[in-house]
Amino acid sequence: MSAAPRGPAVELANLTATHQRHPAVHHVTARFAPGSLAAIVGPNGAGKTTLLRSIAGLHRVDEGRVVLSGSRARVALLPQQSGMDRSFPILCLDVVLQGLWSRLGAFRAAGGAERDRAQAALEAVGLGGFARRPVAAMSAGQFQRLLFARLLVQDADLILLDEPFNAVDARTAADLLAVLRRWHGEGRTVLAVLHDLDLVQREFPDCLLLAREAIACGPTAEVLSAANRLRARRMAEAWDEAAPACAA
Ligand SMILES: Nc1ncnc2c1ncn2[C@@H]1O[C@H](COP(=O)(O)OP(=O)(O)OP(=O)(O)O)[C@@H](O)[C@H]1O
Repeated sequence: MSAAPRGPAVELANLTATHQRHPAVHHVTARFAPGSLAAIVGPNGAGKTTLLRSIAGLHRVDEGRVVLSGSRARVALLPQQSGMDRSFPILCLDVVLQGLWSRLGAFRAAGGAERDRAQAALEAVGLGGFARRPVAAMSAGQFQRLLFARLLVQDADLILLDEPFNAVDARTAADLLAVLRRWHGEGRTVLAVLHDLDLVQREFPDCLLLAREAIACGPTAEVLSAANRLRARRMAEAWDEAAPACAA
């Protein structure tokens, strides 16, 4: 990393988050240093999305805390594509402009400067000619590029990505990975939920292995040891949907 970190440290202190009182994330304690490029990995149902949404402040924390050093840190979240409605009649440029909403406020329309910025973000992700195109006419990979353009204009210090390379081809994945590397080079803190462990080992210096509880957090090579992976798998296999609600 070249720049001094501008992203916050992210501390998870004994964090528990539930769905209908069943713990999806259970007493997790972990820390990501300022400017980290870190992956959050674990089996299906391990609590990764719930954890990411808790860090973003979008899912209620039942116990423990999420602490971001630098209380004014701007946070941006790339949600999982599968959870998004793409049939809404909206143009690509307007989706990118949504990223400026917190600066514009609810009642101020985007001006020329904001539109130029949104257009530049579209160009940065290879969608320069798409500004007036309806979102419904985009492929999954193009839509993911569009969501990255919206993240770009948000200019966040902490960037949270939920399966950013899902359903995209190798070229799109490589282009979007280059954006992540750029954010990391700018000293932002980047946390990404991922399933591709080869990619994680190649590109992400730090890692949290989750199986509802934190199995390990730290340098990727250590976290993804065979013993830790086996433990995560066993804990996932032992998952009991009928287990009693968390008393925490
Ligand atoms: N809206 C919901 N209502 C009830 N339970 C939920 C809800 N969302 C998730 N869960 C449960 O919480 C647990 C963790 O889910 P979560 O989506 O956080 O896991 P994940 O690690 O992101 O999974 P995946 O890798 O499959 O995307 C799972 O057991 C899931 O069934």
